[in-house]
Amino acid sequence: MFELKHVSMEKNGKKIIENATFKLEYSGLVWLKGASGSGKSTILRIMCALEKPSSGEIFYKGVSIYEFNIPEFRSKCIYVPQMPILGQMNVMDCIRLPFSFKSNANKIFDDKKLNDLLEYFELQDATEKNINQLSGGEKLRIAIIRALLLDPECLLLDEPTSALDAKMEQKTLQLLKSLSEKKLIVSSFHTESIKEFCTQKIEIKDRYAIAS
Ligand SMILES: Nc1ncnc2c1ncn2[C@@H]1O[C@H](COP(=O)(O)OP(=O)(O)OP(=O)(O)O)[C@@H](O)[C@H]1O
Repeated sequence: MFELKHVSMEKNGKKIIENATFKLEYSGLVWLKGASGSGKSTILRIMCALEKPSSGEIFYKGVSIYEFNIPEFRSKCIYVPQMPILGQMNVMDCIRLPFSFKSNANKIFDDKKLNDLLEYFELQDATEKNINQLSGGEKLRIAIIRALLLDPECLLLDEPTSALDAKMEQKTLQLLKSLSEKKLIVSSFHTESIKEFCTQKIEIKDRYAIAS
């Protein structure tokens, strides 16, 4: 589904990623591994066209991602950052907001799926609240729920379990594993528990991405 060819990234004269070249299938849970500051978020942001690499090419289903209409591309391929900025609105309005975007016009809001996900992530009470009344971990889970409701072809997640307790971490890994049977999920994780769930690993070491 994704192919990165000779992707390099330099910021303010500092080389961050060098010559990243790898292919990802149409489904699976890909563990983007690397030490803090190794360039995991940079790779994810490049893959969803939030950042343009200094050189190299990125293909999605064989087409350069820069040939897509960007909002439409980001509707197929959703990125959830580590600390999502969700604004200062009611939680339900926040969850429904992207369904009003033109690029998501073909997406139907599934109330049953929302209730199931809220229950799974133990957030049933959150819908009455304002975003600014949620903890970091709760905000992250709301952002993940919102992305899952949009049912993208590909999900790019930046440390989705970083703010979660051990029980919720396991539940999240299990859910991602099961969803990855039908869609591609590329995600950075610090927890080693991901080993038993992931189908592929891309490790960033000394600026180089090694696929295994
Ligand atoms: N504007 C910038 N100028 C120079 N270096 C930058 C700039 N932005 C980011 N970097 C550097 O790029 C490197 C990669 O950052 P990135 O956020 O992608 O790493 P990460 O692996 O996601 O880290 P973490 O696990 O801590 O979130 C870091 O060393 C960071 O200091």
